[in-house]
Amino acid sequence: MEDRIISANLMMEDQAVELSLRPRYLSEYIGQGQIKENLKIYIEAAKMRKEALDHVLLYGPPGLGKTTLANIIANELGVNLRTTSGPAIERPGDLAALLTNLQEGDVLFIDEIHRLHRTVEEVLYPAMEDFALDIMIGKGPSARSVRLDLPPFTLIGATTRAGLLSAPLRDRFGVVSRLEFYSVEELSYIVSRGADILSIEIVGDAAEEIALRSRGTPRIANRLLKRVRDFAQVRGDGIITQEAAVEALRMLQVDPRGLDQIDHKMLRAMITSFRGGPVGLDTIAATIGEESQTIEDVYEPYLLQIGFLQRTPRGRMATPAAYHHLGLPIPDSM
Ligand SMILES: Nc1ncnc2c1ncn2[C@@H]1O[C@H](COP(=O)(O)OP(=O)(O)OP(=O)(O)O)[C@@H](O)[C@H]1O
Repeated sequence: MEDRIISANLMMEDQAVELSLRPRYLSEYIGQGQIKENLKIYIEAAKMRKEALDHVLLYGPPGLGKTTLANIIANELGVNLRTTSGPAIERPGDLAALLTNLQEGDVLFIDEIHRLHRTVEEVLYPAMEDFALDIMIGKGPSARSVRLDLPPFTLIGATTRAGLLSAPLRDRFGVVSRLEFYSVEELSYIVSRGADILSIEIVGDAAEEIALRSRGTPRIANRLLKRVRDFAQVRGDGIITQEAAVEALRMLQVDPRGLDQIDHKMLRAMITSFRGGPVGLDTIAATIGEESQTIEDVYEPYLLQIGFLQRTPRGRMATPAAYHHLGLPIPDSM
């Protein structure tokens, strides 16, 4: 499946821009007010007590700023950040190597933590709970376990779905925070801030126009800003006016609510072929040629959030708001 411009997943084209736009301190991190407020207190308290911050689990759809927040936490604590991901840690020994290289108070960030192998996860339990590593020495009847002390550290885990985590792992996080989609106002601010950093001239209405179509997601807002800039440069004088933004986004086939052709195809198929549903996720996936998992983690959360889709035990349903958006007549039965 070709990359969709409204995908919240990281793309090659995002990487350079994301590095320059990534906020470094809590004060620069826009939105997520409650999480920020809590973290500020926990970080302050940990610093006063000269202890490692409690382990933190961040969950929510991709592109909302989990990695950014992990970086900020390490910065605010004034400690090193080591970054890895669930699938990258293949054997228990890989994790043991990471853990024994940490310095006191450091942050270990594990992205996609729900994808850790079971055997690796088991190494994590005593590490998180007692800052200890249990190592098996020898084989067979003479095998014995030796306990190694680790420096106190903070584990930050990120996942798109907390429900996929095993209960023993989830229970070992002292702080569990769910990241929410951003409001249009917050995204407008993120777009304006990004334009400022990248020296792009943009008028306020244009920033809002981009924000409206960014699916509540900063990563998409930054990507759209960059693409709209290209249009403004080639077609006009480089200044992003509202007209320029609307025209560019029309050409990029991102509609006023941030839906692309594939969202349209999916909703239309649900409405015309399945009378609005309920229809199973796998059927939807087959219809539009996406993986079920990708729809569930990346595309569907936003459609649920804006009330275009509903989840029922028998499958997904298109709502009257979706019919309305596509300009289709709403059946009397709804
Ligand atoms: N609160 C925020 N304020 C300003 N910019 C933000 C904020 N959150 C995220 N961003 C921007 O969005 C980009 C993507 O964020 P980030 O990489 O942290 O997402 P993520 O949730 O970790 O996603 P993934 O797990 O898919 O990597 C960042 O590089 C940054 O530029």
